[in-house]
Amino acid sequence: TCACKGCRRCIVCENHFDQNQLKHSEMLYVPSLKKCVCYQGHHLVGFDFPGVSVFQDFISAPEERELIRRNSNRWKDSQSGRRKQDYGPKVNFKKKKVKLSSFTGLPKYIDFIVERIRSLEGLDNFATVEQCNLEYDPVRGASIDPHYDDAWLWGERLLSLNLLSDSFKTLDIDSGEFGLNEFEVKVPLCRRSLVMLSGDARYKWKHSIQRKDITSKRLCCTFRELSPEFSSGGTQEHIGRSLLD
Ligand SMILES: O=C(O)CCC(=O)C(=O)O
Ligand SMILES: [Fe+2]
Repeated sequence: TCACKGCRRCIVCENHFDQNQLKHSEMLYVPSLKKCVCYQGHHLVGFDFPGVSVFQDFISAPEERELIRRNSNRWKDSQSGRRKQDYGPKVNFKKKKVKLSSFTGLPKYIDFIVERIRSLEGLDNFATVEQCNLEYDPVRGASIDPHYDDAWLWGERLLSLNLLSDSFKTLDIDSGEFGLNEFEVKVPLCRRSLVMLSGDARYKWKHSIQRKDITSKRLCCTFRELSPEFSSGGTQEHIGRSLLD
C-alpha cells in the first residue's frame, strides 16, 4: 500500500496510466538570461520570464552531506510516492486554521541556511517560518502534480534547495495566454542550487515535478515565509508573530 489519495498516484498504486496526455509546448528556462527559450523552426527564440531566480552552488558539497546526514530519519510517506518531513505550524488550509500549540520551530541544523538566505540580495527580510523536506525516489516513481502553493498563509517567495541530484521543475499555465493552449517551462534544478519562485511564476503558473525528471534520488527543502495577512500590519499579525518568535 501507499499514501496516495484521489487522483494522486505512484508506482505502487498505479494500475493504469493515461496515455492520452496532451502534447505541451516545451520551453527551457535559462537562469543566466532570466529567459525561457525554445525553437521556432530553426530559430532559437527567447521570452522574458520574471519570477524565477536561481542561486547556483548555494551550499557546498560537505554542507550537503551534513544536511543529508542530519535529516536521515523521521520520514513519513506522502502522496505520489514522495516522503516528507515537515517543520512548521500545523495548518488546516481548507478551514484556514493554524494550530499554534504543536509548533516547535525549525531544526537547529538549518540555521546556517536561514541566515544565508537573508544574505541574498532582496531577501534580507525573508523570515523563514516553515521548512518542508521532500524526498523523491525514482524507485517509487515519485513526483508532485501541478499545483499552486497556498497563498493565504504562505508569502510570495517560495524557496527550494535542491539536493542529491539534478532535476527539473515544470511550470505550466492553463489558459490561452501567449496564444497557446498548453505551455510548459522546464526550470533546471541543479544539485545544491536554491531556486525561488515569486510573482507570476508563483501565482499565475502552476509548478510540478514530473516523474520522468526524477532519475536518481532527489531531496528538496522548501522554505516559506508568511503572507501579508500574517505579517506586520496584517489582521493576523499576532499569530504570525508567535510563529516567528
Ligand atoms: O520538490 C519541489 O521542488 C517542489 C515541492 C513543492 O512544490 C511543494 O512542496 O509545494
Ligand atoms: Fe509547491
